[in-house]
Amino acid sequence: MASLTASSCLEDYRIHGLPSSAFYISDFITVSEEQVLLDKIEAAPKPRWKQLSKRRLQTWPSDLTKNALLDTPLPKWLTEPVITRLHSLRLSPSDPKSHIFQDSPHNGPNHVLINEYLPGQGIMPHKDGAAYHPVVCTVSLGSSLCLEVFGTKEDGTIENKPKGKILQEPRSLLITADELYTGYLHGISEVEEEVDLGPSTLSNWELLRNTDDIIDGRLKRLPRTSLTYRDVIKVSKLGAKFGIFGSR
Ligand SMILES: O=C(O)CCC(=O)C(=O)O
Ligand SMILES: [Fe+2]
Repeated sequence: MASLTASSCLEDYRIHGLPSSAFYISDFITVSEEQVLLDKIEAAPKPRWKQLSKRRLQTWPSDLTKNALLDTPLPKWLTEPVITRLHSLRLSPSDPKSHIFQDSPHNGPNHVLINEYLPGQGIMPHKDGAAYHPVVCTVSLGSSLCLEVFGTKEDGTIENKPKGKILQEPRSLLITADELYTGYLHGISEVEEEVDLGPSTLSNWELLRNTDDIIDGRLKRLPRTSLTYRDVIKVSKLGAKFGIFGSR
């Protein structure tokens, strides 16, 4: 059981066998909600896209400046239904008010990165850093791909072999938090096809919606878009601090 029900709590979706904490919900949004999000992303004005060599991205409501966010609300299409649903997802079965952002400075995400990966594109292993509260909620659209988690060696370099591999299906939610956020790196390899997928290699195998399309451990990639929701710790009111109205 990996879809969302009224009585479910986050603990039902924990990915075991990874450093704490990771949760995976395969059916977090519906097919029509996925389509609305894809349409909104597509309809964004061209300059919204930043083209990188290995992917393109949109940043909402805006880029960070010196690790701070200008105090601007997210558009409604990014808050509904995702943030409302994140807030309704209880952390503990006994506390109906508990939720994954309960200890974050703004009690919810205020920033969304939208990344689009074509087959063969990815993102190098990295940490998301100290600008954000250590909770990331990733909603996936379009197609499946794997996020790999890496530890570091004694000398500070990245381990060659991933600690774990999470397959993110379209319409799924992946939450990474705590030590997994602060102490480990994550990345997406630049491949056209996922290989070696199975119960022993995928940390979230038991939580997947559908494994029928995985043939001989292989799954071809199609274009995949992700929305990563985070709470930027430092928020600045518009004004002199950034000199956007000219220096005085
Ligand atoms: O697309 C993803 O699932 C991961 C994106 C990511 O790691 C990031 O934007 O920092
Ligand atoms: Fe990241």
